[in-house]
Parts: sequence; C-alpha cells; structure tokens
Amino acid sequence: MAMRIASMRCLSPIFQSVYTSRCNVIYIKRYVRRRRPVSVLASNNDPTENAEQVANVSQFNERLLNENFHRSPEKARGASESDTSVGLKHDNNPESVQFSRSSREIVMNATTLPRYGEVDGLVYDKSRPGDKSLTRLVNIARSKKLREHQGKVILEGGHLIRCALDAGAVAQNVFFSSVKALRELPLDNLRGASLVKVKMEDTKFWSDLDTSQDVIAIFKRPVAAHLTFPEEKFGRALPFTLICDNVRDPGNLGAVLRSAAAAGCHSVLLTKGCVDIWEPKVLRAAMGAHFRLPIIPSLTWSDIPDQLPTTATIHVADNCGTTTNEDEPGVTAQNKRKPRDYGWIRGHKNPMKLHSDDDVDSEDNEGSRCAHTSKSLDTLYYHTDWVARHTGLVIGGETHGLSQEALRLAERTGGRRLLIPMVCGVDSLNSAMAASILLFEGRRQLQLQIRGKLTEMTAS
Ligand SMILES: C[S@@+](CC[C@H](N)C(=O)[O-])C[C@H]1O[C@@H](n2cnc3c(N)ncnc32)[C@H](O)[C@@H]1O
Repeated sequence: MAMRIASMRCLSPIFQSVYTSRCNVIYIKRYVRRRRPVSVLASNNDPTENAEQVANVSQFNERLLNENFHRSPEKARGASESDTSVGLKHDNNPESVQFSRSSREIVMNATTLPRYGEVDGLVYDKSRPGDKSLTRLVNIARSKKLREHQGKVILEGGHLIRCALDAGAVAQNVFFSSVKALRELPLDNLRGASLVKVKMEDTKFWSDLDTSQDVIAIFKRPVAAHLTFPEEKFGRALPFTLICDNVRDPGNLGAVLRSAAAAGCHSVLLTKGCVDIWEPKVLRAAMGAHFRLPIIPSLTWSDIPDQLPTTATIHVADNCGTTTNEDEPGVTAQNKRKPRDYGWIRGHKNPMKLHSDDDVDSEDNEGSRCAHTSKSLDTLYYHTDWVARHTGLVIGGETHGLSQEALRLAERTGGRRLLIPMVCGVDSLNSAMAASILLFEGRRQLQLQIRGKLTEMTAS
C-alpha cells in the first residue's frame, strides 16, 4: 500500500491499520521538512483491515509514534529530505524492507508490546482505561439510526453473546474485561472478530446496565433467515405465530418475545410501527429470545400472510373494553354485568358496541359479537377452544390497541377476538401480560390437540 499524506496526524490511522491487521514488525522512516507535505509509503501483506477495525484500535500506537517523532527535535529540524516514509513489514514479507532506507529507523516488534494477549490462538488487544475510540464505537452501535443504516447491533453479557454466536450471528468487535469471560464464548466463532481486553471500569462506562457485564460485543445486524434454531436444542416449535401490532414499548416487546420463545412459538412477526427489536431494552427484556425463534420485523399488513401457511387462522387479542367479574362468589355467567351496561366501549381507534343479544356471557355460544366499522368478529373467552392447524395471534399496541388491518386479517382467515375477562372497571391488561396469558393458553390447547391425535393414532 502506498499513499501520500499531508500531515503527521494522518499517520496515526495508518499505524492503527497496521496494528489491527496484526503486522508483526513495523519499520518507520522519517525525513521531516517543516511546512511541506509528508508522504508515507506503507506495505502490508494482509489487506483485511477495515474502517471498523481501525476505529477499534487503542491510541497506544499513536502515542508511541508521536513520542518517537518528538524525541529529537534538533535532528528533525536538520533533516534534509523532503518526505517522510514509513515501511510496514510483515515477517513473511521481505520485500517491504526496501522501504527502510532512512536516516532514522524505529523498529517495534509488536508481539513484544504489553498490549497484546493471546487465548487459544486468538490474539487480542489490550485497551487503556477510558479509551475514546472504543467508547465511540459502542455509542455508534447504540444509536438507532446507525444500528439501522450501518447494520450493527450491540449485545451485552456472555449469555446473550453465546446465544447469538451459537445461532450463527456474526460478531465484529468483542470487548471483555477478563480472559475468563472471553474463554466462555465459543472462540471458534470469533476468528473474524476484533477482540479487545478492557478494564472493568470501562465496561461500567459503556454499559447502561446497573450491573455491568464482563463482555460486550458488536454484531452485524442479524437477519432471522440467516440464523439457525435447531430442533434438537430448542424442541419442536408449535404451529403458533405471534403477531405484534404496533407494540412500541421496548420493555413490553422484550417481554412478549421472551414469552413467545418460552411458549414454543414457531415465529414472531412485527408490523412496521413496532419498536426496533435490537434496541438494548428490548434485548435485555427478551433474555435471548432473539436467538431462539425467528423474529421478522418491519412487515406491512400485506407482507404478513406471506409469512404464514395459507391454512393459518389469525385471532386477535382484544380487551373489547368489556368488564366482567368472574370472581364474585355466586355470580354465574348469565348474571355478570354485561358489556352493554357500560355503553360504548373502547378497544379500537373506532368505538364499537357489543351486540346485546348474544353477548360475551351467553353460555350457549360462549361468545359475543363486537361490531367494528361495518363488519364483525365473534368474541371468545380465551379459555375456550380456538387453536387451529396453524394459529396466528395478534397482540395490539399499548396506545391504540388493535389496528383495523389486524381485524380485517382475522376476519379473512376465520379468526376471532379473544378476550381475557377482567374485573369491573379495568379497561385492559398490559400487552405483554395479555400476550403471555394467551400464548400459554394456546400452547396448552395445541398440546392437548397433539396428544389427542397421538392417542387416536396409537388406538387405530
Ligand atoms: C394495553 S392494551 C391496549 C389498550 C388500548 N388503549 C385500547 O383501548 O385498546 C394492549 C393490547 O393488549 C391486549 N389485551 C389487553 N387486555 C386484554 C384482554 N383483557 N383480553 C384480550 N386482550 C387484551 C390487546 O391486544 C390490546 O390491544
């Protein structure tokens, strides 16, 4: 590599590149002439370094280089050549020696510097506390805009990072505070990553967690289609897909994903309005769910049917604004307070009214009809049978509840409104709570169905 540079400042990134690409020997030649452009000639037989790696390297080399340049100012002033030349030599590249014709030569054997370490054949860098370049990198990965545009996500903690690596996600930079923490990761999956050992106090600074993690990593933004979720490890997924309709709160979305993974769902689909699944709070609340089942974000309502089998039935979780009281002693389904007692009810952007004659408490069909716009959907208590061959369940967002598109999709696929009855005066449950109740009820029903089929098969 050869280049011409205008100032000494520009040398530092070059040395950082050399450092990141693990050159063993660095030759520096200096011919200084003041107020003149400086040229640099560099040779590097490993062109793998990239901007991220460069940014990731500590400023140690830069400091060392500057110190060496300023050690002998008189000599520097007296130098007669018009250029500065730098030769960067890898051990196996004798050709680069040609660049070392100089009045002054500094040879640094990088492997002898105390800022390198090695674990099972992996070389890592040691950072100085408060290293700005590392902090900057972490901040970049934390910004939503850069997460999306540069395709990076940040994962904190050995458990989450291990889950990500096992699923096939690609780590780019790993910062760890102890060699033990690094060893606990699947090292074979880290061969392409830049590894930096940091001081414990630095991880506290980078992490928003109360208890700081001993390892933090920047990953290429994972895509569900490129991850693996082996059946041997996680068990066979149920034919059950959760659809999040504008769930905007990161804590709620994380909890919903965690429940979907725990209930053994096949997948989770998210509409465009949902919060970014790689937001740190979502990751934290989801406890590794991102790497246990496919999560497909940013879908429009017209994309959603393509992500489901054609036979799928989509139900909607709907508080319907109803208020029933199951807990009152002696209260039967027939004499509970009826939704109509509360007049117009909420639950959608558009108000709707329950049909009065076959309301939710009617025993013979255990369902009611909630009218919305011109069409209607049956409403079922969540504990009645509602699972199908492949079941989809839509959970509404915190502010607006279910969208009209969700209701239309349920109608088209023969779905229902599923209601978790609540005591008088309570409008709705938190979306993550409602999702959990319905997911585990769905799981129970699906397992019963599967067991029933198995018994039938063994009997015949
Ligand atoms: C906090 S609620 C939405 C409240 C919203 N302000 C409204 O009026 O619809 C979020 C979502 O959780 C689900 N949910 C909440 N309570 C429920 C219940 N009792 N039965 C069924 N689903 C419920 C629904 O999908 C709802 O859209």
